[in-house]
Formats: sequence, structure tokens, C-alpha cells
Amino acid sequence: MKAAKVVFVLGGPGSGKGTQCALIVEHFGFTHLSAGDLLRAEIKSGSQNGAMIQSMIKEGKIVPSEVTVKLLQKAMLSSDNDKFLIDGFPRNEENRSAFELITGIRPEFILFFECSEKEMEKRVLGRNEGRIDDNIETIKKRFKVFIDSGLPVLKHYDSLGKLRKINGDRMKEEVFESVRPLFTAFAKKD
Ligand SMILES: Nc1ncnc2c1ncn2[C@@H]1O[C@H](COP(=O)(O)OP(=O)(O)OP(=O)(O)O)[C@@H](O)[C@H]1O
Ligand SMILES: Nc1ccn([C@H]2C[C@H](O)[C@@H](COP(=O)(O)O)O2)c(=O)n1
Ligand SMILES: [Mg+2]
Repeated sequence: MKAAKVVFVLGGPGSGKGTQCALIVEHFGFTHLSAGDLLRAEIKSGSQNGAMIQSMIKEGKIVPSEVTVKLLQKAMLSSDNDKFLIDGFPRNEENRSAFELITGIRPEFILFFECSEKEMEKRVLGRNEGRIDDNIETIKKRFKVFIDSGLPVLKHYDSLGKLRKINGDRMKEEVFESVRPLFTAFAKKD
């Protein structure tokens, strides 16, 4: 597992993480692992953690790291790929330290989509995927959790010189043109 190359993809709810990950997969052959998607699949699977995960997501809270890191680790181990985009993780310092401790992996860099709350709110409310957290009450809570718990993680990686900030407040094609050079450089280094 230590040979795996990981890029963490962060940003507020609706900042475009999943959308940009799909484009990176298409152009650069990474495997996309969304922590939120893995947690939602765990609810659907009827796991004994399902009810707890569902209630945390509904409240916009962060699921205990042990649960999420195990799901990510399992997905990485069952993949043939060695390049992963881990989307929506780490969401807090506990997520970050648990991942490093359990997997021994340090990320190559962190892709961070900066986007205004007004734009993120509009996108999430228009997403229409039936998510239990895409409603105005939960969105407000998710914004607060992002500021309170997510920003310290970004500060940490900034202090290590690993943070790559992208203006996510543009059309998705324009955003991707800012993302592309980061992965072109990464592919050359590989
Ligand atoms: N640049 C963009 N401009 C306009 N709409 C966008 C853009 N990027 C994504 N969207 C749309 O906004 C919604 C949210 O995007 P996406 O699911 O990629 O965000 P996310 O950061 O993964 O959100 P979450 O953290 O809630 O999972 C989707 O409906 C998507 O199609
Ligand atoms: N590291 C994570 C990632 C996600 N969750 C929970 C809480 C989030 O609000 C929800 C949805 O995530 P998204 O799809 O928006 O990335 O999933 C978590 O607890 N820990
Ligand atoms: Mg997403």
C-alpha cells in the first residue's frame, strides 16, 4: 500500500470535487474514491454502521475516521491502480492523522477548489440526485463544518507546501484547464 500515489481533493460542498475528479480520471487514469460515496454505499449495503452513518450525514457531521479510513483502505487494496484521487477527505484533523497512521501514505499534493458559498449553495440545491444532505438546513451545517474542521487541514498542507488552490467559481471546462497542468507535471515526474 505504501507505493500508492494519492492526491486529496478538497473544497466546500458543491465546489465541484466530484465533477473535476471525473475529468481527471478521463485524462490521467487515476481511480476516483469519494469518501462520501463510500459512506453512502455503506448505508445501502445494510452494514451495522449504516444507521449511524446516515444520521451523521443528515446532520452534516463527520463520520468517525476509523470507519471512513477502513472503507478507503479496502477500496485502494481492491484496486489494480496505484494512483488515487481521494475526494472529500480528510475533512478534519482526525481524518488526516488516522489515514496517515493506518495507511502510512502521505499525499502527493492537495487539490483545493475555492468557491463562493452563494455558488456552492446554488449548485447543491440544483444537484437533484436525491441526497439526504442536499437541503438548505444540512447545507448550512456542512458549510460550518467545512470552515471549522476543514480549514485547519488545508492550513496544515499549506505549511508543507502541498496545497494547490484552484478557482472553482468558473465553468467546469475552465476549472479543468487550471487543474490539467498539475496532473501533466505529475505524470512527467512519475
Ligand atoms: N464549474 C461548475 N459550474 C457549474 N456547475 C457545476 C460546476 N461543477 C460542478 N457543477 C455542478 O454542481 C453540482 C455539485 O458538483 P459536484 O457534485 O461535483 O460537487 P462536490 O464538490 O463533489 O460536492 P459534495 O461535496 O456535496 O459532494 C453538480 O450538480 C455539478 O454538476
Ligand atoms: N471524510 C468524510 C467525507 C464525507 N463524510 C460525510 C459527511 C459529509 O457531509 C457527507 C457527504 O460527503 P460529500 O459527498 O459531500 O463529500 O459524507 C464524512 O463523514 N467524512
Ligand atoms: Mg462530491
